[in-house]
Amino acid sequence: MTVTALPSLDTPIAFIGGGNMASALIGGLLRQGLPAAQLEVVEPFEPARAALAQAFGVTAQAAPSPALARARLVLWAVKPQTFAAAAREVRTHAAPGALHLSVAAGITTDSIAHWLGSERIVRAMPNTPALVGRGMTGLYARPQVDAAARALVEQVLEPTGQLLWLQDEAQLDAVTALSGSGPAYVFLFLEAMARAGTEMGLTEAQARQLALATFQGASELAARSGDAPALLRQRVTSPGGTTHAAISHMQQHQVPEQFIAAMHAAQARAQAMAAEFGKDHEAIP
Ligand SMILES: NC(=O)C1=CN([C@@H]2O[C@H](COP(=O)(O)OP(=O)(O)OC[C@H]3O[C@@H](n4cnc5c(N)ncnc54)[C@H](O)[C@@H]3O)[C@@H](O)[C@H]2O)C=CC1
Ligand SMILES: O=C(O)[C@@H]1CCC=N1
Repeated sequence: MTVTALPSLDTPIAFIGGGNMASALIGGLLRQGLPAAQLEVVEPFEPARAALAQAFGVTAQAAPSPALARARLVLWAVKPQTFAAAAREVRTHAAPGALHLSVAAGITTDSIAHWLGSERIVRAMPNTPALVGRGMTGLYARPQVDAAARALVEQVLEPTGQLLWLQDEAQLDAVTALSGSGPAYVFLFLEAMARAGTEMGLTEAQARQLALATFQGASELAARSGDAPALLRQRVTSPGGTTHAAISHMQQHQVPEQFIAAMHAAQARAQAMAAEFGKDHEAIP
């Protein structure tokens, strides 16, 4: 969906977990003009707290404190396997009317509602290009989340890139497999292309530049052109030429089929994590 320009953000926000994804989101918020003093970050791992202080001048706390109660939005950026324990620590400190926004893969809003005793929950699946404002985030809101709360979520996530609201929570597992994990697939291709380049006589710097520029250029062409990727691919592929040799090799070795199977494995893992780390596995007594 298209997000319209919003006024500058001045809302107390708490982050539970201050690792990779929290850093990507905090960077976006500060760029948008949120004063660092409006952020509360709970992060038990000292090196992660030091990294936040160094990167953003943000002072994180080792454990939740009563200061969390001033947050209108509590953003959950812990690993799926630590969500239940973190919820147990945090829930007595958060304001009863706070909006909860989770980015944890595979943790359902049913589990979060059970652990927190709140229905004001939005689940998001961002990706790491959020760090440079080019992220892609899928979003799902519990029915009890009103339009004002959704607007707050959009305001917080808009500086990180594009947003897509979903009506069906189960689709978030597909989003996880596609755009959530997707940057890792692109990096794997970049590694392979650059390695092949050096094997064929280029320097590492040359191969890296060529691979990166090719990804950026091809992505931009696909985004701007109205043509389907299959047609764009055909235009590169001269009969009997070099691209034909490469694509034929990939097809003979079922690279497209294997790639699709790999994404199904990612979706299946997200679904399995819901059972493995969700409320039926670990309930708050
Ligand atoms: N890294 C990625 O590309 C993406 C990650 N996610 C999700 O974001 C979440 C966080 O992932 P990352 O940032 O990559 O992991 P991370 O390991 O970098 O960050 C998690 C942080 O939570 C902290 N933590 C552990 N227990 C805690 C507690 N009780 N209270 C507060 N903080 C606690 C850890 O010390 C750690 O720094 C995960 O649930 C993941 O599924 C979602 C989309 C993309
Ligand atoms: O690998 C993971 O589980 C997380 C979710 C999407 C990207 N990283």
